[in-house]
Amino acid sequence: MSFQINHIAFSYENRPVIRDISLEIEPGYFYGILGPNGCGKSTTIDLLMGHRKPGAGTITYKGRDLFKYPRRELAREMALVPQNFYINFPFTGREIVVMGRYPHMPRFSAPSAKDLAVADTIMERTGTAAFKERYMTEMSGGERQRVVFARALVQETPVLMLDEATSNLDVNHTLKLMDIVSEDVRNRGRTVIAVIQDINLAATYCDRLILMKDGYVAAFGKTGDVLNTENIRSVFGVDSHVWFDTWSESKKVSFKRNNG
Ligand SMILES: Nc1ncnc2c1ncn2[C@@H]1O[C@H](COP(=O)(O)OP(=O)(O)OP(=O)(O)O)[C@@H](O)[C@H]1O
Repeated sequence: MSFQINHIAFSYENRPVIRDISLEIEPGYFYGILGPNGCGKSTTIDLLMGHRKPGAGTITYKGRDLFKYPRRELAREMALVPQNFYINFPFTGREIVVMGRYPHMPRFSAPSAKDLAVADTIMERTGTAAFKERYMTEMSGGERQRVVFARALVQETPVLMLDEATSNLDVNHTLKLMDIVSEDVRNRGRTVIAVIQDINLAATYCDRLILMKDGYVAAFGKTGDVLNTENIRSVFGVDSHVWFDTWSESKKVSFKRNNG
């Protein structure tokens, strides 16, 4: 088991945001978290990353209390592509990507030849090599997001968490990065937990879906089982048509305008 989440709850000051969530996350699957704005998706990711501590309940990772892991050890286990990444210091793309190797480097030492080689390989693989010498402050939003994605990949962690990590990307770059990630799930047993707003993108890549609403898990299971008109209506409050598309070999969801 990767994560065992047992009746967790979390509040920002007095406002409950995560009410009661229990889940088991198995290694080697691509999990998608879907749900309306403000339902607690990013907070759940923060809790799983150990960035915030639940007010009630427990989270264990690989059988051990998540909060007993030293930070550096945890950084070798899980990487995050955050929803927002602000930086005003003029680091180059390569410097940012190499930062992903810090958890593997002895303290206060420079990156080794291996660290630089891993960074360069992943920059090639993710199509970000063109940004090696470019300052982050001089990149477009999508270019920055791709570099931050590459930084998380060079961390070479068993678990990768994506918080709307392709929200600024065009369809080509979205598919390229999602293909890389899902290849790692298939071939290297990586576990991916991704907050995704685009239901069809989630349907294309995720093995399992966690549908959240108001701080609860409304539905959890195999994508093919969870993705249906009833669940989409109950979580998002909209009508949809859901079918299996043989071309993409995945379920698809379509919506129609309500004022026509
Ligand atoms: N640092 C914070 N302090 C106080 N309240 C917060 C904080 N971060 C988030 N919240 C609130 O907690 C709730 C859940 O936020 P969260 O970011 O987890 O939602 P989300 O499902 O990821 O939303 P979105 O789809 O809009 O990104 C929201 O109502 C939000 O306003």
